[in-house]
Amino acid sequence: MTAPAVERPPMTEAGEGALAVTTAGLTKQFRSGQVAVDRLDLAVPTGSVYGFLGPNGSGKTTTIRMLLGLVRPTAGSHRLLDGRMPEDAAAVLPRVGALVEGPAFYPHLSGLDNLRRLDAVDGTADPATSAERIGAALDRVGLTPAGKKRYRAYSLGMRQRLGLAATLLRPRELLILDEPTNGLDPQGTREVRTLVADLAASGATVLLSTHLLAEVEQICTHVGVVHRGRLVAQGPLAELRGSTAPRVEIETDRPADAVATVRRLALTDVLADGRRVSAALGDLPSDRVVAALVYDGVPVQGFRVVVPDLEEVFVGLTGEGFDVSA
Ligand SMILES: Nc1ncnc2c1ncn2[C@@H]1O[C@H](COP(=O)(O)OP(=O)(O)OP(=O)(O)O)[C@@H](O)[C@H]1O
Repeated sequence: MTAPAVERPPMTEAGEGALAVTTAGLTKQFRSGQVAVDRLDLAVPTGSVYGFLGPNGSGKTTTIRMLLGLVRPTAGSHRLLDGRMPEDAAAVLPRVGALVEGPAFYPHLSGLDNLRRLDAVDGTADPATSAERIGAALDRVGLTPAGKKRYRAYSLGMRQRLGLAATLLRPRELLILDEPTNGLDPQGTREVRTLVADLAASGATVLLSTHLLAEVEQICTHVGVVHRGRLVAQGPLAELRGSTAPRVEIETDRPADAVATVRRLALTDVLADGRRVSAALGDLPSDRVVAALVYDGVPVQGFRVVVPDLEEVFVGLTGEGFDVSA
């Protein structure tokens, strides 16, 4: 997939701490009474690739549809780029590319002709530059060789890439993508992930929803974890990884004495459960803990150092497993 330099759109809000998307108390209660999105406070930093991660049914699509003004929130407010929504939608939305349940493409038309049609009906697009922009968008997603093929002959990955090409008919500062790799085979998934990384590298902020932790780990700089409509964690991925600090687990028939020893060593987050005592190791080498237990005469039947992975952290936050397939 080629990624020619694309004119970088001017950033209207730049610098440290700038946010491309913010929501405050964003809520959607459907007529059925179901609260699909519950007082969501998102903060998507400008320039980030933000993974909006949650199991199926957790409210991701509803949130994205509210962000784009396709669903009316029950409560709360949100901003895209430098504008308030929906008040500033006319000024802001042309700078936002969105992929939500795929645009309606005509199966009997080629990819190229589908893009021509979409560009022609966009009243804000300049017809004089149409051919050039369509060519660049197709090239950007690696579909130039298949541009003249009919849409119905496209693989799922090609269809998704054409959807992305449609969002790239003009420079975008922000891309909002709902499960962009859903239903794709491994090759299509790789293609779309590479493209997302390319787009981010050229300066766009990307907000993408996914139920795949591996996707977040591969391409995102930030993550927001949503569970039953509520945001349970948000921040730079590196920071969340920081919460995967190693712990010691000690098995002993004198747990109270083991607790006293690890406290003496100033270990934190000490937990005792029956014969099992665990604590965050911090920077202390684990052999110091072993030596201290021996010194204190604590009988040790089992000792191990455990490093939880990101999935365990998220399962701890949501009480639910994530689909970890890549
Ligand atoms: N129009 C609607 N009317 C009533 N309930 C709805 C409507 N749309 C979505 N819901 C419900 O709201 C909840 C959140 O759905 P949503 O599609 O936003 O979740 P999601 O995280 O995107 O899940 P998925 O990945 O499966 O699409 C679900 O329980 C869903 O059944």
